This record gives sequence, structure tokens and C-alpha cells, in this order.
Amino acid sequence: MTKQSCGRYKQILHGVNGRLRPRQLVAIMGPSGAGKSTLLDVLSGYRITGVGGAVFLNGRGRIMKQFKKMSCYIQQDDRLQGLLTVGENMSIAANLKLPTSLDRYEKGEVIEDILTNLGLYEHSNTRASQLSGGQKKRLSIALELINNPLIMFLDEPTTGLDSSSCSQVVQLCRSLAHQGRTIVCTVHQPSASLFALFDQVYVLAAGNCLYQGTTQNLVPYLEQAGIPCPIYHNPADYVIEVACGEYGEDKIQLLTTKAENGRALEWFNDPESIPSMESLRKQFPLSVLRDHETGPYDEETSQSNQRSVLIKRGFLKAKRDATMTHLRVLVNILVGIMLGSLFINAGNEGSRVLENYNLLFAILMHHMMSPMMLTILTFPSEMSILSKEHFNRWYSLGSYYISITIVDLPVSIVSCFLFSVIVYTMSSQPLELVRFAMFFAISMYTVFVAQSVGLMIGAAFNVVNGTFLGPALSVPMMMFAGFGVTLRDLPSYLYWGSYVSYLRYGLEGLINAIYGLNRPNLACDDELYCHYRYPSKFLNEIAMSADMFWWDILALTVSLFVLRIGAFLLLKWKLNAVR
Ligand SMILES: Nc1ncnc2c1ncn2[C@@H]1O[C@H](COP(=O)(O)OP(=O)(O)OP(=O)(O)O)[C@@H](O)[C@H]1O
Repeated sequence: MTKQSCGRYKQILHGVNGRLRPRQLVAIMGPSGAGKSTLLDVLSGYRITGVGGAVFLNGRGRIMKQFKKMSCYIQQDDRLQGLLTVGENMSIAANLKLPTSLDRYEKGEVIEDILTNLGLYEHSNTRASQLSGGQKKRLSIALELINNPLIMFLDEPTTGLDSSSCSQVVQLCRSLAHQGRTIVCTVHQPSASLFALFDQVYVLAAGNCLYQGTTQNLVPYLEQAGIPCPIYHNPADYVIEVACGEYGEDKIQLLTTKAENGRALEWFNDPESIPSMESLRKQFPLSVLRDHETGPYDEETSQSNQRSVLIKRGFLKAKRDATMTHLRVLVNILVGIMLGSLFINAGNEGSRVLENYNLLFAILMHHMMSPMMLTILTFPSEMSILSKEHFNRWYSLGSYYISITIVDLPVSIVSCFLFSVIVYTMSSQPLELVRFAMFFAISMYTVFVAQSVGLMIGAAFNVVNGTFLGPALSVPMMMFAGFGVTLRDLPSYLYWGSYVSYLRYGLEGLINAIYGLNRPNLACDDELYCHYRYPSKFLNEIAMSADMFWWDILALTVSLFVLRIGAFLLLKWKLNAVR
């Protein structure tokens, strides 16, 4: 297994071997940086780039599609929907992972059973964000247990938990394993009592296997190797000390050779009974594989079921989301009132046309910045849940993408509509339905396009880089909008920028809505001469024509489609690139 680091390749695992037995709870142990997580990533199929070697399942080379159907991977950080209760999280998972032929009572029975077994039933109505660390971990396990996987991989399930929660989680894994599963966990430095709960241990040091066998056999193994574990010393602590090189580098070499880098099976209980690859193939003939043949989808349920469940989940989250929904609507109302007060009655005054022009640009800035930044700031945390759920085959990326697009529509439309009504009326823009409709359509398009830009940035970058890149990339968009420098005055070698900038189409569209459609001359109450009382004069001055509205709509539609498709492809790439 190699990983690219600064353009070079680094070997992390050095040809390790091993056997994972059924009905066993297996601990992968080793010092920090030994390669535990990497090994787990490889075994679970999460890591696909730079991986050499082979993983065998019942004596045959692993077929990833079938393997994923019978396994799951629970990462170290609990990637849960914090706004949903335990019961809701479970019910969404059941609707995505159990056959649609089961009715809700049958699914409810499965959920009840798992929650009771995992001691979470009493917390069914608690939101996932309010659970303790141990309860969150148990919920992560409960969610994956719904489709009863035969093999479970858990990355450091005990990290960050107190000793009683640690022992609860490991006890739980042990009983799940003894019910007929293979459960593989990475653990740092378990206490002696926790260590004893594991059936099998796999010790790694700098990418080599130092020991593989039962927990009880570790002490005799070390003794036989001439590095006896002192009495009253926790064997788990001792073997990590050895693996760290505290007793000399030669001891690591010695143990690697003794364990044959994981090939030696003599430290298992009853090693003679471990079937060879050949007898496993006989025990599990190819016809058994046929029974595990996957259905028409990569996931458990159809795309339409995935979409409807995800849309339901999205609306439930949106209803409770203080930032994405409540704050967003509130900010739109407040900013609308602020801009309306600042530019009060600027829309029908011939002497205030330039002021009104500034207002239209400020409206455009608002529609660009707030949805884009909100998406950049919130999407990366959504991305980690997406990556877990997508890897564990809850749903396809397509279903997810369609659902987030649909779920966002009502909030975006309501916020934009409230903002538009407030600003439009307070600033006394012409009270004509057609003009308002044009104004609202352009505003809505700008919001959607800005959101898609945010989605692209949020999908590709973390919050820090995204927060920098979002506004930084918006500056050229503003420059090319034709506001500070008119389109006529743009240097010819930079003119292409005005075609790329969606803000140019937004600004032109808003100007067309307010000053197009042969708008009659404006009133000029106070002044004897007001230059811009004739809309055509103003349009000529800012180098915009009054008949571009539909072209602007077309350009914004194209931008929206291109960016949405781009964001989807970027997400798809990102989901694989992190692996
Ligand atoms: N993307 C990467 N590029 C280069 N090196 C990497 C990369 N990911 C991991 N490594 C290196 O691989 C080695 C093993 O990493 P891994 O995360 O598997 O260790 P670990 O045993 O799980 O450690 P810990 O217990 O601290 O999580 C480390 O030396 C780490 O620096």
C-alpha cells in the first residue's frame, strides 16, 4: 500500500498478511502512524488508490460489489444527522436499506430490536446532536446494523470515550460478533480489561505485522520470542511499547519474522482447524456467490425510493435548521428592509437614477454573497456524511444531488420573494406586475447560480480555503458585470470576462426589468434639469440595451446548468479522490 506524498510515493504497509475469522471481534493495534487506519481502509475497500496485494473472501478474490453488500465501514468521527432524533435517523436508514416490500410496522420491528439491543430505545426521541459520545457511537453502529452486515469495520470506536462507554461499545461489538459477524476495529491502547474482550489481535509496527492470534496467546507468544511481558503489566501496553521500539528495533524485526508478517497461524486457537483457501472454496462453491448476486441497483432500494426518502429527510432537516432556513429567511427580510430604507423612493425619481443603479447592484451582491457563502460554510460538514452514507450504499450520488436541489427550492424562493417585495416596494420601483416578475426572475436565477458556485467550491475545498476562494473569485465576476467599468469601456482583451460573468447578465436583466419595456420618462420634482429622466439616456450612458432580458435569462440558464453539472462531477470526483 502506497500513498503519494509531495509528489513522491511512500510505502505504508509492507506486504502484510492475515486471516480474519468468522464470529470474532478483531483488534488492529499498534503505535500511532503504524498503519492501522490504512489497513482498515484497505480491508473495508474504502481505500482504492495505490493499493497493491489482494483480499480474499472465503477463499476467492474479493468481488467488491458483493463484498460491499455484506460489509460496512464506520469511521472514527460520528457522521450523524444531528438535527434528527435517534428514531428518525433509524427510520430514514431503514427506508433506504431495507426492501421496500416491508411495511412500516415490519421496519419498525427491526428498528425497535436494534435500539433495544444497543440500549438506545429510551433515547429514541433525543436528537443525535444531543447524545453522549458513547451513544453517538452506538447509534452509528445501529444505523449500519439495519441491513445486518456480516462484516463490520470500525475505525477507533473507543477514541474519545470514557472507560465505561469504551467497555459498553466493545462489549456490544463482541456480542454482535458472536452472533455470527466478523468485526474488525482499530484501537489505540486498550486497558487490560478492554483488551481481554477482543477475540483476536493483529499488531502492527511501521507497516509490518508483529503478531496475529488470539488475545490470550499474546503473552505466551512474547515469552517464546524472548521478550516476556512483565507480571502485572498490561499485555496491550507492553506490545505497543515493543512496537514503538522501546526495547530495541531488533525486537520489532524479530517479531515480524516470528509472525511471518501475518502469515503464521499458529497463535490462533486450534490452528489446524483453520481451513485452507482450497477447502474454503469447496465449502463455499460458486453457486453460493450466485445467491449473493446483486440486484439491478448498487444500493438496496430503487433510485425513486432513495430520492423520496432523501427529500423527506431534507425537508425535516430544513424545518429544524436554524441557519439554513430560519436565519436565511430573517437575513433576507432584514437586509431587504435596510436596503429599502437606504434607497427609499429612489426608483421613481429622475434625479436619483444613479442611486437606483447602485441599489440594483447591491441587490445583486446580496443575491450572490449570501447563498454562496452559506453553501461554502455548510456543505463540507454535509460532505463527510455523504461520503459515509454513499460508501455504505445507502443511496446513489444522483439521488442525493437531486434531493438537495429540490429541498433547497422552497427556502430559496420564499427568502428571495420576501426580499424582493420589500426592496421593490420600499424603493418605489414601478408597480407593474411584469416588471416585478422580471426583477424576481433575475434575482432568483442569481441566487441559484451563486448557490451552484458555492456548491462547487464547497465540494472541492474545506471551509478555510472555500471562505477565501468564494469572495476572491467573486471580485472578477463583479468587475466584469459592467458596473464600475461599463461594458463599452472594457479593454477588448478583457471583454471575454463579461461573457463569463453571470453578474453581468444579472445586472443587465435587472436594468431591463426597471428601465426597459419602453419605460416612460421619470418624474423630476425638485430639480430644473435632471439628466437621467429619460431612461434611454441612462441606458446609453451605462452601455446597456433595453431588449436583452431574454438573452440574459438564456445566459443565466446556461450558466446554471453548466455549474450544476460541474458541481455534480466535482462531487463525484471528490468522493473517489478522498479514497
Ligand atoms: N495521504 C497520505 N500521504 C502520505 N502519508 C500518509 C497519508 N496518509 C497516511 N500517511 C502516513 O501513513 C502512516 C500510517 O497512517 P495511519 O493513519 O494508517 O496510521 P495509524 O496507525 O492509524 O495512526 P493513528 O493511530 O495515529 O491514527 C503514517 O505515517 C502517516 O503519516
